[in-house]
Amino acid sequence: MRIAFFSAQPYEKEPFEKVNENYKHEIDYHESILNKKTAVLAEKAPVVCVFVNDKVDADTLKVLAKNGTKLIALRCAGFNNVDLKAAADNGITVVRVPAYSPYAVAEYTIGLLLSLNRKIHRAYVRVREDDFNLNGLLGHDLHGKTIGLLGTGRIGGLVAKCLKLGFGCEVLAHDIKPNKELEKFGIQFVEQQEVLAKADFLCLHCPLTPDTEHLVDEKLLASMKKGVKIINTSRGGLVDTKALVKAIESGQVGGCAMDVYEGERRLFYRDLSNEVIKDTTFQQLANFPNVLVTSHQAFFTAEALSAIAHTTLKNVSDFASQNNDPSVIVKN
Ligand SMILES: NC(=O)c1ccc[n+]([C@@H]2O[C@H](COP(=O)([O-])OP(=O)(O)OC[C@H]3O[C@@H](n4cnc5c(N)ncnc54)[C@H](O)[C@@H]3O)[C@@H](O)[C@H]2O)c1
Repeated sequence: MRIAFFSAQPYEKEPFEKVNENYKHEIDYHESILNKKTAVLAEKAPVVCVFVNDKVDADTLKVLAKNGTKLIALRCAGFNNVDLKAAADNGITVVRVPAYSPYAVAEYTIGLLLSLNRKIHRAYVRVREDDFNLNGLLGHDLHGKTIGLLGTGRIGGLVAKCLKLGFGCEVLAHDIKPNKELEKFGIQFVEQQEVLAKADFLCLHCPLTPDTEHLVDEKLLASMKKGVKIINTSRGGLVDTKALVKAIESGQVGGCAMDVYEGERRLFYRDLSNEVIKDTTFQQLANFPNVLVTSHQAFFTAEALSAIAHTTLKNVSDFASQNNDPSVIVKN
């Protein structure tokens, strides 16, 4: 099938072309992000392939439907950027890659947590500048600390086991559908309030939905232990960034590591190093010494890219033969 592939990055072409040798789809790679203005690029493509920051809202879907698009193939797990009702109203099916490598994201989460705690990112910069002093780099043992997790699905479950079994942390988790298997490893499921009250570090692993948007707001932050550190590798919209900035200024939050940001669509995956970034909330956040921000890269391993290409192209072929596995179809 003909696929209009939006937000294409150079590192995606190779794995997709390799896997496509088996599927023989016709892929048109477009660097542009998908939105209502760029949707015309998909003209006559029955399939539109999108990533996390493409804007698949009602206006975009209307243009796509008019041009003959029948399938939105997300090459990611999250689908918060797609208006599912508008897709259904326009007769467009939506499929995704529910799991490609939870290890990629879980391992990256641990990396961010370790770096934030021991300030490895700051030490790296200092040594490059021949500054070998340790003032300001003091960390804490993770052993015995309490880690709070919101969401214990594929990724959160791996993070929980790693921190409990590998580092000897106390892990307190909350999930609307607790994964009781994790209790075998000593991970305790408690109410969200208890997680918040006791956590030294809070890791976010629940999806972004209307229920979880700005879950981490001023009130939630105020209910946490003073000096708590927050790690978010899920979706930026889970956190009210303005409230987080205030909480860092006041010392209520002792630092954060963010792989995602609610306004990332305007920033991430582009080289803006010669531009003045006009998002002052982001600038404020990223410039605090106790904050580490990366550009939505937790998924970014060779294994994950290959798995994403396999599932995405299989989803397209299965759609052509009306044979999609129900687990990949996203419904309202
Ligand atoms: N940074 C990245 O590169 C990257 C890559 C992949 C996935 N992600 C994000 O990670 C998230 C988690 O992925 P996953 O594969 O573990 O998903 P998953 O569906 O396996 O697990 C999500 C868990 O969150 C729980 N949950 C839902 N609402 C909740 C709430 N209000 N409070 C507590 N728990 C709640 C669900 O019951 C489920 O157990 C995805 O939604 C996606 O947004 C980020």
